[in-house]
Amino acid sequence: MNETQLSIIEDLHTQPAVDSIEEIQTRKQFLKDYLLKSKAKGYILGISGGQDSTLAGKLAQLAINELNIEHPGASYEFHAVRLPHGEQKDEADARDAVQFIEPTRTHTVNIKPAVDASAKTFETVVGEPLSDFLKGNTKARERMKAQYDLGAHFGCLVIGTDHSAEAVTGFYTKFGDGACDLTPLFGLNKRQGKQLLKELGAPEHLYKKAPTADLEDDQPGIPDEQALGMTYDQIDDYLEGKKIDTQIAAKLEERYKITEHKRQLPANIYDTWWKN
Ligand SMILES: Nc1ncnc2c1ncn2[C@@H]1O[C@H](COP(=O)(O)OP(=O)(O)OC[C@H]2O[C@@H]([n+]3cccc(C(=O)O)c3)[C@H](O)[C@@H]2O)[C@@H](O)[C@H]1O
Ligand SMILES: Nc1ncnc2c1ncn2[C@@H]1O[C@H](COP(=O)(O)OP(=O)(O)OP(=O)(O)O)[C@@H](O)[C@H]1O
Ligand SMILES: [Mg+2]
Repeated sequence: MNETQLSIIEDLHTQPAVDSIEEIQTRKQFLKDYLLKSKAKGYILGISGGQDSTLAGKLAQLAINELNIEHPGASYEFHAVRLPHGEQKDEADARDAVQFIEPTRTHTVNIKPAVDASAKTFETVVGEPLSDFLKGNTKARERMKAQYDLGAHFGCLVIGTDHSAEAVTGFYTKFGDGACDLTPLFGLNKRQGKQLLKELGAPEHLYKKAPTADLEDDQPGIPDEQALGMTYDQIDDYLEGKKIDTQIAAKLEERYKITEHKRQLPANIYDTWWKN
């Protein structure tokens, strides 16, 4: 393993193998401890029907259930938010995920009117349409806004689904799905997330489906692996310290480097990370 791989693994806290029961316990405990310390009333998270939000949502609901048993009279809540952009192609998966999580409460917010309004304003101001790619990031930021509005109203903290196989590529929208109050999945890679979902008894189709950001109107449901030009198996292997194809490793390390600004707080005059 070269120095770069070693330092990325250290930064992202990935392990070559994890024990599912132990990981579930540790992450659930983190969610419980953090909530008690924060004095918030619960958690909120967008549930897409994909792997990451199914896992983070289930862990959050389990943490909430335990807190309510351990603190008689308390009524902590987990709010699941369905956030379709108009009609969601994998709507059935989103419903299955909510059913599996059994959230305290569920809300549905169609983000399309707000996204359309932003795109229209952009076009009026700039005189050119917002590109489909940038509109995709607007969708992610609109989802973030909806979660923060609901979260603040109900006194709940916003959960993020960032994990190490996503953090390493910076494949998320800055201040969109990247914006949150805590990240209970951090340290896991994609296959370890699947491992935990299996242990939790999630429906197989929710963690065996191809991961997708599903942000672009022109390419609905485009698999992350296609957009990234590398597979999650390759990313996971790299994060587990294994040797992967040299060109893919170089591409991954380049992505890591250019997306460092997403993993840091905004730079100030005392910071030096941006000079590397
Ligand atoms: N060096 C630097 N220092 C500080 N800030 C820097 C910067 N370079 C760019 N920036 C800022 O970052 C912005 C670009 O970052 P960002 O807005 O995130 O945009 P960007 O990284 O270009 O796009 C987001 C990517 O993440 C993917 N995504 C998004 C959401 C969810 C998922 C998923 O898997 O579910 C995937 C999406 O498909 C797309 O490929 C720039 O416009 C600029 O403001
Ligand atoms: N249609 C949606 N409805 C609700 N939340 C969404 C939607 N799309 C994205 N999100 C939120 O944005 C987060 C980032 O999306 P991402 O695609 O990385 O995760 P995922 O859909 O849960 O899992 P996967 O990687 O398997 O697609 C999700 O975890 C979820 O919280
Ligand atoms: Mg997804």
